[in-house]
Amino acid sequence: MTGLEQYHQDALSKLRNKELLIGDAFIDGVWVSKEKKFPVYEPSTGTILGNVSNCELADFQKAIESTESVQEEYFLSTTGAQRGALLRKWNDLILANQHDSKSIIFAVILSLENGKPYAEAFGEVAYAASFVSWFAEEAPRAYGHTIPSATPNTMVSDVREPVGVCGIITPWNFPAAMITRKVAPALGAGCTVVIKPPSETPYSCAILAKLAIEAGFPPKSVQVCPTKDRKAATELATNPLVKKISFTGSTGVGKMLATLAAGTLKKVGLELGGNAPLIVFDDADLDVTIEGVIASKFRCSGQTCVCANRIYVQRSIEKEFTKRLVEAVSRLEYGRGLDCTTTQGPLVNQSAVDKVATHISDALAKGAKVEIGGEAPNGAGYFFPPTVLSSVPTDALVTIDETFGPLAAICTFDTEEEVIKLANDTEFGLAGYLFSKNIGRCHRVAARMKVGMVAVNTGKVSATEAPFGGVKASGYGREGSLYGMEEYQVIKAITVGNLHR
Ligand SMILES: NC(=O)c1ccc[n+]([C@@H]2O[C@H](COP(=O)([O-])OP(=O)(O)OC[C@H]3O[C@@H](n4cnc5c(N)ncnc54)[C@H](O)[C@@H]3O)[C@@H](O)[C@H]2O)c1
Ligand SMILES: O=CCCC(=O)O
Repeated sequence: MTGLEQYHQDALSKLRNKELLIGDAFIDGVWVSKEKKFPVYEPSTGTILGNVSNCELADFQKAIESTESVQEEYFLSTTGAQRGALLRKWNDLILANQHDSKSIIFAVILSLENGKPYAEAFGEVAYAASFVSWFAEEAPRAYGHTIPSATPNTMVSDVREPVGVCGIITPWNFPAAMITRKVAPALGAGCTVVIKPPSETPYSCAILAKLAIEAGFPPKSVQVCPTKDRKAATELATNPLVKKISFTGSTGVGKMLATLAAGTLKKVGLELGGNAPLIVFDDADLDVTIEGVIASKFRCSGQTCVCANRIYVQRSIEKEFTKRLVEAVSRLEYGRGLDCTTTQGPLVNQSAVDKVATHISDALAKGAKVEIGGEAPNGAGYFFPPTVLSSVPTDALVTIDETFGPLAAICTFDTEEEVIKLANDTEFGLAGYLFSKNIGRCHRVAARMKVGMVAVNTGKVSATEAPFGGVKASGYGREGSLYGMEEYQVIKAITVGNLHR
């Protein structure tokens, strides 16, 4: 057995509950093993982790019809409090399977299929559960209003109802949390769902579905259709029984799905690509800043839509900032997700590695300098070392296009006005970061950044309670937070007249 095979064996043997590595679809309340399967690769080794059922158009249609057949009954037969209690049970089951004293289950599978370091995978399972727990609390609080009527003897009120069947399409970078951030509010509101999980990381989705059914949700309320057949998946955007489509992924696919969804006027929620600016002013606390840059830039090896993509540093502190960032980056260790020293996992596939290399060579050709990292190693797995480039010109490809990899590109600026223009000079508007000790400047610049989320003096912008979403080509709709459930609801106004006759 080669070293890689041994590693693979050891990881799989850690899966005490092998039942959680499920390669089936979940349609019409039963697990279905399709004859046609697609391979799922482990990014740490490039080897096949397993083969998963490849759903076709008829499977999507069956899943949609099946979940539609139970949606109204599910909503009418439960109160918000009861749906909240089901979510609470689901949350508890997710956390119970995150880790136990003998072995580690959900987080190991997540790390294997995505490649992220075990600590990050463990954290993601908790992050995924936090949305379930949050919406367990929100479900009983779907308040409406009573509205003073302008007509005598009349009462007006509004109530919130579920939009209906929801199509859910998510990406591979957060195989669990992107699903619960959508499915928990949908189920809490009284909707039912058909999920098309990412084909790179379908196993976490299957675990979540299994645990949701174990928690007591009606078996047909959650359906899972893994597929490599993108055309079949677009059924979620065109089928008239689907009333809402919620998508997280690239801007191009999001636009295409929104266009298709317009045919049946579905509600649409889009969490799309980013190109986050991170601004460091000369009065910033550099310890806080470096910690923030590492957290923002290198989370999930740079593969999050909110990762800092362009780092703008005020000219007078560029040298000191670069020195300190290089020191911090030199302490990161890239390697296989389940190796205990790893802080940076592999990228998702070879084309992700190639994209980082392209951004580096473009920046170098335009005058940038490699401070650390810079070249992909040979060997198995899709690795790229954490890299810092300095003197990156503001027209380099990396400032225009989201790298989605571990490349910190440092550009310099002189004035506040100049950097606000640079930060906003992008079609995207998801997250933005700024570091400064001047409170007036923090508020002033935050107000002018054209993004959906601003982080000030921290690299952490994502939290269950904070509205997550973008503006411009980064999409629309908000997830998590007090707004997340209304994305899955419609408002019905009820007017009762002639009260005194
Ligand atoms: N805003 C956010 O919350 C957020 C979160 C994560 C990722 N992203 C963005 O996602 C991108 C990276 O993820 P990706 O490469 O998986 O994106 P992607 O758009 O290729 O894929 C996302 C999902 O859509 C599916 N898909 C792809 N083409 C489809 C089609 N024609 N019809 C139906 N489904 C289709 C994929 O299988 C996957 O499940 C980045 O741009 C990143 O910024 C955004
Ligand atoms: O990739 C983007 C979403 C991850 C997050 O919630 O921060």
